[in-house]
Amino acid sequence: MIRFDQVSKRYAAGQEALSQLSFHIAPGEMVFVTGHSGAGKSTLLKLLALIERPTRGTVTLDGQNLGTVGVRGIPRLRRKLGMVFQDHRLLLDRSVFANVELPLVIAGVPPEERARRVRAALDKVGLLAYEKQPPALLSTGEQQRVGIARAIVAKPALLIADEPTGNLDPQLSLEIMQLFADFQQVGTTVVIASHDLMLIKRMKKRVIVLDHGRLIADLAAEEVA
Ligand SMILES: Nc1ncnc2c1ncn2[C@@H]1O[C@H](COP(=O)(O)OP(=O)(O)OP(=O)(O)O)[C@@H](O)[C@H]1O
Repeated sequence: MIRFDQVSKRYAAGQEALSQLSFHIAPGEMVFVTGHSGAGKSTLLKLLALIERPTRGTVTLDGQNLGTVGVRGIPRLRRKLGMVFQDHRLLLDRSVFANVELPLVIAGVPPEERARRVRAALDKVGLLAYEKQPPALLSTGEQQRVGIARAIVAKPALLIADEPTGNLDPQLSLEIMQLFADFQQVGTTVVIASHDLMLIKRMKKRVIVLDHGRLIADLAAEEVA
């Protein structure tokens, strides 16, 4: 599903954020990417979403070398993946429904089909009753669930999340991670950047550890104690 082959990334104004990174993630895996602040976790996810490009090396997603995807190919590539952010990036003046619907509007899905899929996504995150509310009236955990519903509404093969529990207390964080695990259960590949080691240990999934842009450990789920 995902292959990094000798990938390095140097930002214009800075040192190397990723150095010669190589790993493979199979379809349907759930993987945590962890490491200190500035280790390169966000950069790794940004390369997958083509928000950034590598300086060297090759990133392959679903059999496609991302280096061959031009600007015009980016929207089609992004339809393969759902993204969840720490600050959820919801439109606060629109309803929960409208926020979740947005990727389908962009993809040109007809209104009836959109309504069906939005309600299915809200149901999966337990927020069906909130569809008419503006996100501002929801708790932080609920807002994060809206962000997850928006990420999965178009049924992406890959779900990537950057510190999705950064603002949540331990119990809510666990619930959100459980939700990601549920999506893995139905076949979605899930990659989550997180610095929360306690939480990562509880989830017992594969863990990739970065240190100053280098991969220093790659633990299989069974090795996570
Ligand atoms: N747009 C940018 N321009 C220049 N340098 C950047 C940029 N984005 C990230 N960096 C640098 O690249 C390195 C890796 O950053 P990155 O955000 O990927 O790390 P991270 O592990 O996600 O950190 P955090 O946990 O703090 O979010 C850091 O040294 C950071 O300062």
